Amino acid sequence: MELSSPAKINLWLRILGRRPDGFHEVETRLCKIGIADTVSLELLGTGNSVALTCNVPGIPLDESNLAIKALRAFEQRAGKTHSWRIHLEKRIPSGAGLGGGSSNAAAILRAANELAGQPLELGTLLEIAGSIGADVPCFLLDTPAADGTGRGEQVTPAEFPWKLPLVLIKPAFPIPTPWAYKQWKDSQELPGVLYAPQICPWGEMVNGLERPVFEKYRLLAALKTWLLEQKGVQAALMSGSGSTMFAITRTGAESAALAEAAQQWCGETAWVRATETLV
Ligand SMILES: C[C@](O)(CO)[C@H](O)COP(=O)(O)OP(=O)(O)OC[C@H]1O[C@@H](n2ccc(N)nc2=O)[C@H](O)[C@@H]1O
Ligand SMILES: Nc1ncnc2c1ncn2[C@@H]1O[C@H](COP(=O)(O)OP(=O)(O)OP(=O)(O)O)[C@@H](O)[C@H]1O
Repeated sequence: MELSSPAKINLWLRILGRRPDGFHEVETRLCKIGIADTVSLELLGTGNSVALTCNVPGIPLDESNLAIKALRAFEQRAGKTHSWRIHLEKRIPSGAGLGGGSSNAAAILRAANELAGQPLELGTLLEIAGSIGADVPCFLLDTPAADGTGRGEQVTPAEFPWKLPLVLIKPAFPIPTPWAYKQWKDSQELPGVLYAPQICPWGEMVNGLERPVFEKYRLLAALKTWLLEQKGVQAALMSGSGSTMFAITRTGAESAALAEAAQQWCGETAWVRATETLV
């Protein structure tokens, strides 16, 4: 079975405070976008082996891969083990704040449940997804956008009729999510950088993790400032814990032109794509 595994951006990520369990209480809107991996899952038969292949280097192929974690968690709940083959055709960069690994995990949960004859209902799949990571459950909903609370794993479908032209820019460095959250409490805003919510027809765009991340990665702060000065840009924000910055333009032509200018500004080592939110 082959499934598309889309990336996400966070149109807002408000951090409300640290919880006793060490996670942070958040309010976030996650929107799927037109950049996706392809996840293939094949049921091989009896046994409990998982053969994982991937088209790009640098992605773990052992039990730490979120796709394998999802398969193990599914089988534990469904009460049966099999041998499987997984292939990940990656297009979503890692450490990007785009939820690539989380999206792959959700695709595996969907496919495994299908191939095993749908032993688990959506509520149970959502529970398993939440135990794998805060970003996993949103990809199990069929809506293009979802609102997350709690750790971000309590998701509800969100009305999102906008097909927004986007430019994604990921500099060559990744940012580990745990580090970004750990730095949040004691971090300070940089002078002259916009952190305040950007009021848009689709909501107030803001990301509480910009404060810790920009303190260390000044390039991202400069990139946000530069994006906000470009023609046609309606808003610019970091996605998730970064390192991807995204800008929303008014038209597809503006996002294509901005992608070219951004590649020039950041240099060849940056990953730059023009795409749009899914409707
Ligand atoms: C930054 C976002 O990606 C925005 O969508 C999410 O909040 C994080 O989602 P994720 O990458 O799936 O994160 P998880 O794998 O659940 O957690 C990774 C680590 O980030 C920190 N973490 C994550 C979510 C949260 N609400 N508070 C946290 O403090 C914890 O140290 C956790 O161990
Ligand atoms: N299937 C996978 N695809 C990509 N990375 C994976 C996968 N499984 C495990 N990983 C590891 O998990 C790390 C985080 O995964 P990924 O980068 O896809 O999440 P992310 O883009 O940081 O998402 P977010 O920051 O929004 O939570 C990667 O750096 C990689 O080492």
